[in-house]
Amino acid sequence: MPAPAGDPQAKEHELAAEQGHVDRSYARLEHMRDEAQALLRQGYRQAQVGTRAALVERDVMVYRAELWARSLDAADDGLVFGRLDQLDGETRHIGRIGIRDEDSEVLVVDWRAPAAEAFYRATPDDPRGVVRRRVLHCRGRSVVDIEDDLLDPDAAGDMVIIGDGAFLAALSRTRDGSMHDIVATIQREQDEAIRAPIDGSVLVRGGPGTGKTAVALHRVAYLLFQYRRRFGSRGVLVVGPNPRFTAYIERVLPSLGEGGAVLRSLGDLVDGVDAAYHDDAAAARLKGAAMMSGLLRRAVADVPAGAPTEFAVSHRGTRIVLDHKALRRIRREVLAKNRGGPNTARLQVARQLLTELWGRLLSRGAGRGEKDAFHEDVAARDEFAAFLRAWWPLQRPVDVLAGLADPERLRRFERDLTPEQVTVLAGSWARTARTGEVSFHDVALMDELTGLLGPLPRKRTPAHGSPDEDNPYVVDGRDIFSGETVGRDVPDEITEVTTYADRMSGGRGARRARDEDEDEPVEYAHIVVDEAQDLTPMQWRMLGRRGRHATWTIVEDPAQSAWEDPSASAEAMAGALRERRRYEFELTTNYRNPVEVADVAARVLVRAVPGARPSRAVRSGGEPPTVHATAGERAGPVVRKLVRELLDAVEGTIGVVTPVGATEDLAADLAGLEARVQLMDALDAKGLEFDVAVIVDPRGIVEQSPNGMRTLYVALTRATRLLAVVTGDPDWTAELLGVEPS
Ligand SMILES: Nc1ncnc2c1ncn2[C@@H]1O[C@H](COP(=O)(O)OP(=O)(O)OP(=O)(O)O)[C@@H](O)[C@H]1O
Repeated sequence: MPAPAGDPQAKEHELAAEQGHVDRSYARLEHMRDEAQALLRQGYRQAQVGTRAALVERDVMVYRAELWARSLDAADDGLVFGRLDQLDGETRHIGRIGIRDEDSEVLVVDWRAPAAEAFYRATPDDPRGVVRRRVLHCRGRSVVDIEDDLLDPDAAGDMVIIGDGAFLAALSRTRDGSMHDIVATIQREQDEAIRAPIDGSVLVRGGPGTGKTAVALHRVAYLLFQYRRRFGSRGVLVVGPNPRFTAYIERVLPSLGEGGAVLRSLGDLVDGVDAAYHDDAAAARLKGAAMMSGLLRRAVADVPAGAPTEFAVSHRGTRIVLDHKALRRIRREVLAKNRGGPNTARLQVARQLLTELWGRLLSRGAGRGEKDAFHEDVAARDEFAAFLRAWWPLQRPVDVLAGLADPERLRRFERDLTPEQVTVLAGSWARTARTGEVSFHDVALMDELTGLLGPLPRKRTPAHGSPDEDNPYVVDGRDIFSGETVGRDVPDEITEVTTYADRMSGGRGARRARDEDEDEPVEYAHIVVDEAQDLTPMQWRMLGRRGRHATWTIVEDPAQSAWEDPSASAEAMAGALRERRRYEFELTTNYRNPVEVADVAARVLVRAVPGARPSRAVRSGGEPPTVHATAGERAGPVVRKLVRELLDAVEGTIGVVTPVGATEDLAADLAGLEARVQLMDALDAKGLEFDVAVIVDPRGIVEQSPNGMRTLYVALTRATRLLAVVTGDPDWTAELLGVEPS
């Protein structure tokens, strides 16, 4: 029979034994650290040899040593967190990294290794040879508590069982505004998704708080551990909905010893493009739609806004005119032959124009036999240069968007747009034309346009006496007529190395060799998409360009989607993922919300998505949600008073969530309160969690868009402890939530 739980002496004894093992493991960790530092020093010494090969070798060595040193540092916190006692009498300790003693005996098994799998998968129904599973709670390097699960009572003999076998202690931790790793308490259904095969894409679905984000991040750590050669060098990209979310999750991978993955939000995925503002729902819907790719393609192929419609030259008294029809034809012909986009076609354009002019001269009976002289003469004229610049300007993506502020052009490029839609889009891009600012949803369009337009000529250092960079005849450093190089490239010198390590610390991770084209999007070996239900078709296309050979991990909750037409996004997702095999997983347990909060959210869920099934909440001990009426007042003072009371009553974070666009109304009311109070709108609350969530104006959230009920559902599912609602419409709120005003 197992020894009874709660025997203090037995517990002391077990704690002491575990402490002994943990101490030995830390001693070995220190030893490994010394080794990593020695390797680093050796790597740097390599540089003194001075040859290119030695520098490259040093680069690789330093990179590896740094990676190793960092993962050892990350492992320091909670190095050992578990133990398995097996049927065969063997014991195994599980921890953040693998550790061996001086005789190469295993002290700690890395949590990602196959030998650790049973720690996450064993259950009383399927004990997998495990008799007792133990979770160690450490503070610093001291073991402070133990929680045991008895999985195979028949085999337990006189084994001591400590604690309630619960992992809920981990859940009741106070929130500090960042996500934490869950290595010690990953649950079986989560583990199955984390360790899913790599020969395809993994799709994880589940309700709020079921651990989708946690699973996605732990999968990254797992992949980088098991398949470092495949994923380590070519990079892993993790994409989240907004910068706030990215900041929230950015601690998890480093805490797992993985600093190499790149974390980006959808708004800053494209280098050099920063979204300055959010579109309203109508503009967002249009800019995200798949039809936008055709519209942009046609815009790029068309005459740029404001371009001249004819070109005339005189040659020895004969005037030749290319009218708009001829110019259109020339444009079509150049584009039909061109592969790299209009920005790469200036040379052909100039040649084609000159050929056309010469042909017309001939047909007028003039200019026989002087073709080269004619070309040189015309090409040297300022009017020709000015025409070329105006009619075939080198365009940046933002120039094309600004050109779409013209409703007439918009209608031409997409005939299916309604007059209202034209007004919405033209109005939005008028802002771009005026200020140069682009929106969150413009980012995917800018990325699409970069591919369509082709690269702008690279900046070159002008050689002495060469024409300046603005010279339209100098394209890509070459005179388009003579073919001569007129600038000089940045010399191909040996650059100071540690590029791998630099790239790693700069968070870029992915491959882009020096010689590769910098206008091409960086490609990744694995892409993780969180909150994937919110991606538009255009955003999927943007990601698809970064993962043409990638495998994917996609996590989503369709019930939290902000879009009305999920089928278009599903189609775009299929396009990005290509024909790869898919492994699908469903997570069913809600680890975030106490039952009381989950019940209220479930009432909204059935309205938002009829027939949807809520996940099972496992946390108890929450308090019933409260509803606070504003009674005709502005919400601000009511929210401030409530938040001040909450600050006194609860530890941890307080998230105040408003309808989109309404945060400014409350900013002044919440000014000066502690930093653990965070104010955001319902869209920015995606993926985050707080000890207390204060939802302001639920009706406003619902009425803001056709999918407002889902947005409210998202907002209501952020709390790990307490939910409070501030409303100007208490009857409506009470009826919806089933909670009477306080
Ligand atoms: N196995 C686990 N052990 C301990 N905590 C867990 C476990 N799984 C999830 N959690 C915790 O539950 C909370 C919710 O997890 P997470 O944010 O990953 O959920 P989600 O499914 O992504 O939610 P949402 O859809 O709202 O973004 C987090 O605090 C996470 O640490």
